[in-house]
Amino acid sequence: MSDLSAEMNNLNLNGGAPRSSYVPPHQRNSNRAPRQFEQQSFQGGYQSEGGFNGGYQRGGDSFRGSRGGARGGFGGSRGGSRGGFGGGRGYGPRAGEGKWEDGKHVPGAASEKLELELFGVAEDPTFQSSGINFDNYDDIPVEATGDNVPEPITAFTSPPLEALLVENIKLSRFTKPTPVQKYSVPIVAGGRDLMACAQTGSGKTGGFLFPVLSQSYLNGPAPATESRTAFDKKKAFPTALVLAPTRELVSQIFEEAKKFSYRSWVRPCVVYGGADIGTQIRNMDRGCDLLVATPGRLNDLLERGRVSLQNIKYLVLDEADRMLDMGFEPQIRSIVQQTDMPGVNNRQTLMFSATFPKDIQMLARDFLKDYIFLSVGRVGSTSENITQKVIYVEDEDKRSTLLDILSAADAELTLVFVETKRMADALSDYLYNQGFPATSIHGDRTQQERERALEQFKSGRAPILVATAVAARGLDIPNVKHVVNYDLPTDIDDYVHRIGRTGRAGNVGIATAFFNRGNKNVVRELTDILTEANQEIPDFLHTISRESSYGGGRGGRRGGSSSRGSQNRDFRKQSGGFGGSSNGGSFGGQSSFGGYNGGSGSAYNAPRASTGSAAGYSSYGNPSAASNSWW
Ligand SMILES: Nc1ncnc2c1ncn2[C@@H]1O[C@H](COP(=O)(O)OP(=O)(O)OP(=O)(O)O)[C@@H](O)[C@H]1O
Repeated sequence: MSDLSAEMNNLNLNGGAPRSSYVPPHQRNSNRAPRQFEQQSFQGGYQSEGGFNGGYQRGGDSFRGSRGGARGGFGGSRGGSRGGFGGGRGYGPRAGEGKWEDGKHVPGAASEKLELELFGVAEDPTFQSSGINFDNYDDIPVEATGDNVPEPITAFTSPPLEALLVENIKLSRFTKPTPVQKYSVPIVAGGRDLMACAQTGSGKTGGFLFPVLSQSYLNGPAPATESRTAFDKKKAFPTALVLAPTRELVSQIFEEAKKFSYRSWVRPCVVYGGADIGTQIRNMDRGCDLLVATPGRLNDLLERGRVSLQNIKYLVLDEADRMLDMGFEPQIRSIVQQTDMPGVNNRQTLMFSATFPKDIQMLARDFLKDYIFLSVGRVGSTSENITQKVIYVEDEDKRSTLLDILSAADAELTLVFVETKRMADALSDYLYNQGFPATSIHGDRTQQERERALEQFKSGRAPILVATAVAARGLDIPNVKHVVNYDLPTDIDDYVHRIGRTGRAGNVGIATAFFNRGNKNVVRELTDILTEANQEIPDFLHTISRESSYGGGRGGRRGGSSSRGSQNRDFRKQSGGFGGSSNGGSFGGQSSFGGYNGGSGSAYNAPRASTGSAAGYSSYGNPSAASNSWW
């Protein structure tokens, strides 16, 4: 197995000035036979059985075992203080489910089958395992500002975490908390609100799930209000609500929530647009304590009277800035400010992202109270686990250069980002015709096609995925070794999220960006990012950056590097401020980007037999977000 980094260096892609008549090595050695692979699986027209909901239904079936009884009726005995209406109508507890009874958490019995399904086995490559640089997260400086910041936890122990949660964390093979998790647990336990920024792949999902679930297990659901009507029996009354921008992301959070709520009284549910709402409602009818939702679909369910937010104790906004970018602000404001959700003083609100532009900080003013602002590393910075390379490539040379890169690599998972749906199709067709097993994901593909594409990619049957921004945020796909920004985005935050699909959970990865003068608008911010992450900065970036400072050329949302610098602070500090605390050691300790240890053997071999249903990814986006229709 080759070291991709070394192979890339051998390509000498940055050797000197931009060339217009570039003849790539793979064409110079033209005797090379095209790579062989079975075509059937990779291209076009995937027809998976069952689709996305089917996937969850199948997964869910095993929860619906035959333990019978206790949870029947309106609320039944499972409800405890919840009592009365809402959740769990007519269904008994299922395997792996617990209950809240007489003011106590009663975990359900363990199920070997479920544990295998949820947590896999240690060596399973479809589960993300922490990498060699996991311990380096401890070296990242953490800044926590706000009044009375509590001390972080140092280990997953009970107390302070609830015992069942600690067991589930162990089953997930998480040995110690990441920085964001260390802080979020006591912050939420102390009843505080939180705005948290931490690098991609550093465990933000656990950062909100762990404290919310732990507190829920300790304190139970909100007491049912007396005033419920018969009509309310049709409604779900979740205790926790997680809003996230994309279907893929809510699905992924739901999968994580299923793991950590195993055997507990908390039943997670997921709702998102583009899938059958009837199925989602029926699923919620079986119990819905932690609801993970895209804003558009949740609004729909609220309007239909199928969800009440009056019991919400915890509101989480994940990838909050992206939700605003996608035009979700009216829906989010409607959900938070115009429904029966408790007001800001009667719930806890948590916001998470790897980037936090100013507009989202302003939203925080309306949604959060006396919150703690937590930044792990510099806000918007990239992980040092990602080796970033920027190479100068004219548009007409991009294809050849990409072929070089792919030729140099073994069958490692490579994610190639382009700006438009049309380009995603054109490039994946091109790669396919050149003998590379590529597929694509973008907003014009059907839900089944997108689901299938992700499944093919994750399983390694199509190890090259050409993607638009649909795949930029939050997706946690194990073993993505290389992210290529074939087209650089115009917003540098998007670059940060895109490359964050590799180098996750302490694993290492490579990100290569194709840069030319058409990308002048991000040159300064890109240079800042490379500098912050101790990456090599090619000379042409300096040159073009200098040119840009004469002739303008600044762009991107932040309008250049100066505003980038200002966003790593809690904006409240600028207008007065408070003490806060600062912890952490030296940033930029040693990062070793070890060799890649992926599978052996030749690249792009024939696909293996299908492994069945997809992991549960689906289509993307908010139909109302017309501004992003090129995705
Ligand atoms: N304490 C931990 N120990 C080991 N692995 C962990 C731990 N916490 C999270 N992980 C794993 O790290 C990976 C990345 O976590 P997660 O998806 O929550 O990152 P993130 O910070 O939300 O990233 P992004 O900004 O891209 O959304 C996941 O596969 C997760 O299972």
